[in-house]
Amino acid sequence: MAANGSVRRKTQDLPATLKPSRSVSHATQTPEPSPSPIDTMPLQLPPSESADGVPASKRKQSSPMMPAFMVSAPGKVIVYGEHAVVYGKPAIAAAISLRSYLLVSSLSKSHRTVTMRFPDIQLEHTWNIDELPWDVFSAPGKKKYYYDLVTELDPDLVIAMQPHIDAVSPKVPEAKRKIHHSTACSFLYLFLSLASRKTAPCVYTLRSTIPMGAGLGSSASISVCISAALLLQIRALSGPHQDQPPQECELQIERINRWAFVGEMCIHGNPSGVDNTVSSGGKAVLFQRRDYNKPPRVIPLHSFPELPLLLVNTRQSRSTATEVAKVATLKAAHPALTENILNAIGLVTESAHELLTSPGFDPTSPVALKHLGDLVTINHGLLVSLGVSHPKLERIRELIDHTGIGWTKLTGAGGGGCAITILKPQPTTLQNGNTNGNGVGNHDSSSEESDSGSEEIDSSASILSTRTKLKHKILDNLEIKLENEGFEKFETTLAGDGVGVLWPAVLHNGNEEEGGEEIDQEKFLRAEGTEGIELLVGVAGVGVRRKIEREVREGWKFWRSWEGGFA
Ligand SMILES: Nc1ncnc2c1ncn2[C@@H]1O[C@H](COP(=O)(O)OP(=O)(O)O)[C@@H](O)[C@H]1O
Ligand SMILES: C[C@@](O)(CCOP(=O)(O)O)CC(=O)O
Repeated sequence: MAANGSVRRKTQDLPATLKPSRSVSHATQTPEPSPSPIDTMPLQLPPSESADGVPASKRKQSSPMMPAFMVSAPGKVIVYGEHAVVYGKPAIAAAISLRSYLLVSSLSKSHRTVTMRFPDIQLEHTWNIDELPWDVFSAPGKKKYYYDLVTELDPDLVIAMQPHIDAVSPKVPEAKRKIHHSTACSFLYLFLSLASRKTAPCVYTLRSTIPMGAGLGSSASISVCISAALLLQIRALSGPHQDQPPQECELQIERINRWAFVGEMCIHGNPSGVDNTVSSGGKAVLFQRRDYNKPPRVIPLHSFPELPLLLVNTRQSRSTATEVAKVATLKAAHPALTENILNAIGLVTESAHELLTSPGFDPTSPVALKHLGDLVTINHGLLVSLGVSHPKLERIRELIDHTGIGWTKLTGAGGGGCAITILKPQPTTLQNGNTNGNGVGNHDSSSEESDSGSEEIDSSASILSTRTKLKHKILDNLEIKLENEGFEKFETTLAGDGVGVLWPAVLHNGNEEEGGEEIDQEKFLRAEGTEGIELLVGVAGVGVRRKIEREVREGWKFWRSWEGGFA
């Protein structure tokens, strides 16, 4: 390793798992890892590496199994249809660009340990691989393979795993221990199901930019990361690669998704499956569950536009169960009325779906965007009628409405959690959030222009750039106001990529010949906040001051079924 921390080596070949040639068959055995070029490639862990508790200086030097690699998966928002979806109406959920990142670092063969390092929740635990209950997990009738569909947790396997979960964070307070145990359960159930006792010793380090417990699918995103990482390690995935046909790509995503659902069951008990589906595949889906005894209808919405999205977290904790119960109580008291509101929400989703799937749909058309935006506003009003908003959500909506920058609604269960705003191409109010005292933003002629979508015919570059600057100024002012009131603002993108891989975990900053910068555990752990993590893992804005405009992820590869399979 060079003194500056960068590794001087040529780009490594993708491992067998990422190469197009290998086709994965539905064999009856989970294949044991076979030697590949990367297995013999020496990759020294940084001297500071000490997750297994052995001082680096005392450790026997031997070659680790494979270079460190990263996987990443997004969070999600419900764009239309929450609550009504509980009553059999359709909902639309989309991926967001806030993501979890999992770094997988192999240890040398002399180690017999597997370590979870999940600093976001102050969780770190190391198991001895040889002490884990492999016999129970691989017993006849119990063994599950990477291609299996697992729809419930096996109680015998859960019991066998329990002592190893109980050993996690025994001394931390009860509430925190519960969180540690559900995360550990998700990891260990997948590890024991997919890996084997011959698995290479590894450290799994996870950082997430998704706020936890705010309805943004943070748990699904970590389950997708764990599932993808393990499937890659056991060579049960091919791709993403350039020539991958869409069907093969879909198969890979489905394989990851199925096991992520198992991880979700460990955390949530009875998850709907929408969060892991969106997190695995990315973009957006229409989701409907008419009969709870049957699998839900999930239709990918490949035409959903990648829109800039403002996401504001009330930081007000809420319980999905409580909010769902509120609607049930309302429905019992006012059956016809509530049914009509739920039907109206269903119509909102259907209207969006119709537009998104209409033959001439143009995602860049301001008219189409206004249609989608109006539906956001209507949807929020209906959710308010159901009683699932919260004064903090209303305050956020009020602050944002005053600026005229977009269409806002609560997302998810409500009662706290987050609000989302689909941004207009240009703000309709040019007062930087000033209002006329009636709670209505001041409008001028340009606001009318923008509302009708006529900025398209405004070809003056200088005017456009003035407007863009203005938009940034409005967003900056808004950020200050939101922060002053204790809210947390994220600028993100709607309907982006699903699960992705950075193999090896090395960034080249555009220069393939000059080696690259290795993302090691210490750097990953030291990265500060969302910005620090994104900077480290190669997320960058393209030629604009605010990254909200467009993002690139250098070196990352994604399974994209909507674009012929690869990106
Ligand atoms: N960054 C993270 N690190 C470790 N565990 C996480 C992380 N993010 C989420 N989790 C797990 O997921 C749970 C959050 O799930 P939940 O409350 O349903 O929120 P969400 O709606 O964001 O999925 C946490 O209790 C924890 O078990
Ligand atoms: C209110 C509801 O429609 C969505 C809840 O979403 P979340 O828990 O906030 O991600 C409930 C559900 O669909 O199970």
